[in-house]
Amino acid sequence: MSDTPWWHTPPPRPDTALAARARRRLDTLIKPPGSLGRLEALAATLAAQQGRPEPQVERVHISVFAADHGVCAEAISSVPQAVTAGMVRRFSAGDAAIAVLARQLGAGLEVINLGTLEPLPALPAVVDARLARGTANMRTGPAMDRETVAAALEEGRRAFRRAGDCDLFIGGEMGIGNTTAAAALGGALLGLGSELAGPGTGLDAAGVERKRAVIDQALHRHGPHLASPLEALRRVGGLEIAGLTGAFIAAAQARSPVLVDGFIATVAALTAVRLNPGVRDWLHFGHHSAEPGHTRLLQTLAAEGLLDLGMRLGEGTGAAAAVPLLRMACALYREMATFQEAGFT
Ligand SMILES: O=C(O)c1ccc[n+]([C@@H]2O[C@H](COP(=O)([O-])O)[C@@H](O)[C@H]2O)c1
Ligand SMILES: Cc1cc2nc[nH]c2cc1C
Repeated sequence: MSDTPWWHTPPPRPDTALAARARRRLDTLIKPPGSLGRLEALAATLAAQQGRPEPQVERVHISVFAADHGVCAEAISSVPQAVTAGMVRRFSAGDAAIAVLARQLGAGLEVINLGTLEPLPALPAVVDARLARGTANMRTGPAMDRETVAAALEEGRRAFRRAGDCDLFIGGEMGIGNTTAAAALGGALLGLGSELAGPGTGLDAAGVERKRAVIDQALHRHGPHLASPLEALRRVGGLEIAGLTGAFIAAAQARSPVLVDGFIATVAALTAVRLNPGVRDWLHFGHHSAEPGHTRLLQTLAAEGLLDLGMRLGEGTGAAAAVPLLRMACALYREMATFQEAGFT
């Protein structure tokens, strides 16, 4: 048995020969070369990732990871912590934003409760995987112990496996206080201080200053330990961020394209890439969130969000909103005529 944890196993590379073939075909279709812009690259990348000459994004699965944050004791969010569990109930009831979008897309939706403060009763489409009553307060100690962060990564892998044989995996999150955890973790991974902090759900300027001070204190407290991405995730991250990280790595290892959502999901994606660099080849980014720190994260990952709609909800909604673009890219690729078929000379 190997001692190397599963999350370090490199994913396969996308099939570059299929991407080259797709790019050649795109140039034969009845349009000036390159005129469908990024939709062309999307189709070619999806073909390479799916290992299919004809890419498709019919079967979409959305896993929403939910958990609470001990750092809420520092008054770093504009909304009460009880909203996390309240939203898990709404995801299950089917009237939260991501549930509406999932229905529009015909996508599967599962919620993984990794650690709401209070337990919830059994609910449809919710997996009870509570590992703790939220994280501990990162300002005064590590957010998680070693067993818990490993278990949260594993719950992410299990969630991806339950998604089954989908064409595209989306990971969403729900956790009051998690823009503080994400800004701290992103800051640790980028060797920054609290620069990634922003208003989150709706802090005013004084609130953002308070949030920055808490993040700076946490980063200072955990100091050199943060050089390891796993330790950074454990000390200043969150249960749902670790779940997303595990799911993204497992998806890449299983050759599944991933559509990343906003600020928090992108920090999880960056954590996944730092733990396992080959994961980057499997990621698409659905949108550019209005949370200001998202810009820096996307730049670091050499990524561009497909949409820029001023969204900042989380839950996976920014990724879900971009699915129709991926579907259109695939349909154009599959269904457009070539110059030859159209009889153009
Ligand atoms: O995805 C984003 O870009 C995003 C930006 C700001 C806030 N959120 C959501 O808002 C919640 C966290 O906000 P906060 O202010 O409590 O840290 C959490 O449930 C996230 O899903 C999400
Ligand atoms: C109502 C509400 C829904 C959310 N979904 C994700 N973060 C959220 C924050 C609030 C406050």
